[in-house]
Amino acid sequence: MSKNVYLPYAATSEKAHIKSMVQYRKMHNKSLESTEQFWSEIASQFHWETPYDINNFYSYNFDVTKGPVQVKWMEGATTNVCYNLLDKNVRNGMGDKVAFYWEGNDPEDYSKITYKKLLEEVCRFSNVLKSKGVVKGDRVAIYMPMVFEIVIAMLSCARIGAVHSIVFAGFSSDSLAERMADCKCKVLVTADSVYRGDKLLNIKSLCDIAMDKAKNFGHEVSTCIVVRHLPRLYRSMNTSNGTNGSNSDIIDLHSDVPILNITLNDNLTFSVPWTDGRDYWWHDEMDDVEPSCYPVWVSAEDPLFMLYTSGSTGKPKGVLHTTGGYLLYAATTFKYVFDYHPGDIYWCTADIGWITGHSYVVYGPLANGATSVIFEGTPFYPDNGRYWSVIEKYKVTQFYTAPTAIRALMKFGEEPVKKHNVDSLKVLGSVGEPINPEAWLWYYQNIGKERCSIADTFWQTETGGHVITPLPGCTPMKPGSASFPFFGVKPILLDESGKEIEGVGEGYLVFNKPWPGIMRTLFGNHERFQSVYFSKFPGYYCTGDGARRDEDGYFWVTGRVDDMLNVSGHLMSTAEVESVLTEHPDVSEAAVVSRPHPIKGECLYCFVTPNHGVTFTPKLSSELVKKVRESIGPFAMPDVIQHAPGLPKTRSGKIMRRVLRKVAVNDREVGDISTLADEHIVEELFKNRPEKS
Ligand SMILES: CC(=O)SCCNC(=O)CCNC(=O)[C@H](O)C(C)(C)COP(=O)(O)OP(=O)(O)OC[C@H]1O[C@@H](n2cnc3c(N)ncnc32)[C@H](O)[C@@H]1OP(=O)(O)O
Repeated sequence: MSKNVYLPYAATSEKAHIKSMVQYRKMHNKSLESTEQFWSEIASQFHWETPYDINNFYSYNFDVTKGPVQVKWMEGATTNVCYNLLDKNVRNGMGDKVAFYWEGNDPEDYSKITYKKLLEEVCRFSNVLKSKGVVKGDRVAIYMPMVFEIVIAMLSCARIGAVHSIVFAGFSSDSLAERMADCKCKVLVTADSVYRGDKLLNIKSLCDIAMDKAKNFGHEVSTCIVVRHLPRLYRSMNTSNGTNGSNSDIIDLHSDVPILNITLNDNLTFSVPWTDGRDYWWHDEMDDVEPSCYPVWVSAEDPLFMLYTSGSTGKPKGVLHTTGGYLLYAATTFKYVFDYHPGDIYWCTADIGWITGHSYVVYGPLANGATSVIFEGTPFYPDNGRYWSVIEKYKVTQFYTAPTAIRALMKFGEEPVKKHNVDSLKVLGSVGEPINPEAWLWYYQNIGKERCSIADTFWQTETGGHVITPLPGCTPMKPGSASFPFFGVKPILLDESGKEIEGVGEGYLVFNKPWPGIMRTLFGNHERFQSVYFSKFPGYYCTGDGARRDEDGYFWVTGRVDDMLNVSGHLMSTAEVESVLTEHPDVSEAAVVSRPHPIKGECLYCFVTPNHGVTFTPKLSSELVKKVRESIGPFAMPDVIQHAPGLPKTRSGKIMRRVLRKVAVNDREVGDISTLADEHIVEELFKNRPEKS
């Protein structure tokens, strides 16, 4: 074994589910060689209304040349995910156990909900959805902050067989509109507004704009259910900040939009745009319905949810996950990757709007009867020690966050950490991008006190759950390596010609066999599903990421091999940003590349060619930044807009992006540029670099 290896803490290993690499290898081999047996033993721990057939446990085709790509697990069996997460745990005596602690943006706001109460609320909301005409297979869009109601809405969909489509509340109204129109949701569930740090985000206003825009795309949302969140917050009741539109992210509404004023306290009101006959308050609807709702038994291969992810050609892709396989995979990865034991308090900081939040805030933890923390705020409010204070407050044992958050917190040194007792921690997780060794070490030493295992998890919206990850108490860790495959997963590296690379080497990261939680299709577009993921190398699912295998067999994910980039753990495509930039009437062409960023990991560096006769001005630059924020979302804000009198194109018209990446980092070693139509443009671009960038 090479140097720089960190062995798991002995006391953790002793109690871990997987105590050694020998045990891991044995189980991993079984998962690949006796797949049916391995997963059916896990499936038997869940309720199946119609049992699965062990002789027809799973089937698949990954080879486009042999017919349509398909993946099926336990086809013919029926179950209900919500029943397995809630009713089953309540029946097993866990009714009074806390399912979630809720920690608001303001430390004065906190709450908790038991399994029994969660079940009751889910049943009520299932009845509300039914009363609005939602039936099995219908899509329900959810655009919400991190509050209990987002979980309740998701599980209510699962209970009645509806398909939830959550849109991260950091996305713009354009993005929400596009996603709602694509999935043709019947209902949108949202909240009036939410504080993020100091800032008040007027979510309902944004939803109104999005519903209007969706109409332009040909889809009308018939019902919008709104959680009244603001009036229950400490901050709203005790300060004047953010109300009546002051200091808030208020969206300009047309003057004819009806407004509802909510009284917060004696002096303050908050305005919410309201359309009678379409908009309903959550609490009003919940008052009128029964607290019980019989679950709809659905097929193991019926859809559970869809979740949009960026596509490298611009239009987002509605990744579809189904019922049975996803349940098994979310439950099993959660148990082993976080080494979850009863009594633990688990906290994943990711927003539920991302796949991490689906699998590891909601489905995985509840399937294991776990107690978790849901956090509404940011790591920096009211101070930079907020994460550590939450860990101390709830005595968190497993903490799962993103490298970008770690890097942002490293900036403040150890002092904010030292003010809190984080000794309850046993396992640390990392998600969103490969963690850089410097951040890994800081996390390991200052947060984990050299006692905690770090699970540096590699996976994607498409994979449904972790696919390559260390296991706590088991895997000797190498900072920056996701290490070894999870059970049921066999990573393969391919060279450009599609040949499998054995032993040490680097190539395309692909898989030739499904695990239960892999996506099944792209909503409404199986053709695109096949062409995006299965056409480059027939017979393999192509992740779009590259990876290296070292001499000890560890996998190191090296990043995207396509035109995608990862900004603060949010995946986006250069094409979607370029298409927004070129929509500006003064822009003729745009090319976007990623540039390394010390905190965000990567940031957007945009080259823009104005139309003939248009001068590139700071005003144009700020208009473009604003346009990207408004079209995609604030997290996609470009760091640099550079004037490009021309773009470096080959004679066939292809933009040489590697040259642009060099310009972005001011590295003059541009390599061979002899195939460019006009080599002089490269020098022009270096000259035009904005001074401070
Ligand atoms: C496989 C997967 O699922 S990947 C999922 C894993 N990825 C993650 O968990 C993401 C990790 N990143 C983060 O949590 C954040 O970037 C943090 C906490 C580290 C930093 O947060 P911020 O300081 O707000 O910076 P960030 O770059 O994310 O946000 C930029 C803008 O988006 C807005 N934004 C971010 N999150 C949200 C949200 N949940 N709701 C509304 N707006 C949001 C911010 O308010 C900010 O707006 P501003 O420019 O007007 O101030």
